[in-house]
Amino acid sequence: MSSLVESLEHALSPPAMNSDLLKKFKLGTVNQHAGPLIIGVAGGSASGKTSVCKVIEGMMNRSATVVALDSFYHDLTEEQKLNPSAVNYDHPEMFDFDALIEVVQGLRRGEAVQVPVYDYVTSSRVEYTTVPPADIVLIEGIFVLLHEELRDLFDLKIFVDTDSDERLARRIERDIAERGRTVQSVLTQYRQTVKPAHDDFIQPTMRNADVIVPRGVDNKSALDMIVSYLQFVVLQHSGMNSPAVSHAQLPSMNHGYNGHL
Ligand SMILES: Nc1ncnc2c1ncn2[C@@H]1O[C@H](COP(=O)(O)OP(=O)(O)O)[C@@H](O)[C@H]1O
Ligand SMILES: Nc1ccn([C@@H]2O[C@H](COP(=O)(O)O)[C@@H](O)[C@H]2O)c(=O)n1
Repeated sequence: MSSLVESLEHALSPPAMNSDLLKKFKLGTVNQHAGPLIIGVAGGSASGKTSVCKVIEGMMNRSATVVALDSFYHDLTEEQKLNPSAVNYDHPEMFDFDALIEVVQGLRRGEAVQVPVYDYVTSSRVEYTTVPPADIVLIEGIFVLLHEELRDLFDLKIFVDTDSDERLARRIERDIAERGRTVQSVLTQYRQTVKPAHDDFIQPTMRNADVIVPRGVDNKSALDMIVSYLQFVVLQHSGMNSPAVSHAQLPSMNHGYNGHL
């Protein structure tokens, strides 16, 4: 135990892991409630939140599931429907946080939940899907560390920190390939709403994070440490080990992830 704490303390340079989390980790009090571990993953648009969640999901030796804040966009008003490309999708009021909180609480009780499926091309909810309960629940989205009631449900808060020029480049490629946009529409939206929202709302939530992951999935060491940490907390939580579990009992750091999605 102490060797893991020491290696985390030394390996994660400040402010990568905050001292509150390290304290809870040492005391074995990270997850005090029954049910799965709930993890919030925030970061700017196209920072790599979804990719980080998928890698963590794939590396865990427990069941894991990912729920996106984007699934909880409110329906557009009749007026907004007349010109969907002019809508500001980067404002917290665009999301139904109450519905997301209900879903998180359901998963925390170990229940299957109904989650909307969002279509970025039509900017609308197209259907619902059933998400089964899991040991690890990852909630990802640009504002998941902004909303206090939601944030308080998280056992671990992660912020994916990727340079804005890289995020813009990825967003151009992704939104043209997957979201029915043009270069011009992506650039206009970025200047008018995406960048201001990032500066005003998203970047400041980095201070609410327990762990900051620079460069997303390219940061293999950070993902290895997070997964080892989660395996440890799940073991502790499931009563398979006392808080004094030794480093030797920890799952291996080699989870077969080779740095590629
Ligand atoms: N490390 C990376 N290097 C290159 N492309 C990446 C990397 N991480 C994510 N991407 C790509 O960038 C886009 C946005 O990534 P995604 O994980 O969906 O970000 P977010 O969920 O933060 O919007 C996707 O097309 C994804 O394949
Ligand atoms: N109809 C919509 C809905 C959302 N967006 C943009 O998506 C971004 C959030 O998703 P990420 O995967 O990038 O985190 C957000 O910045 C919105 O601008 C959109 O363009 N159209």
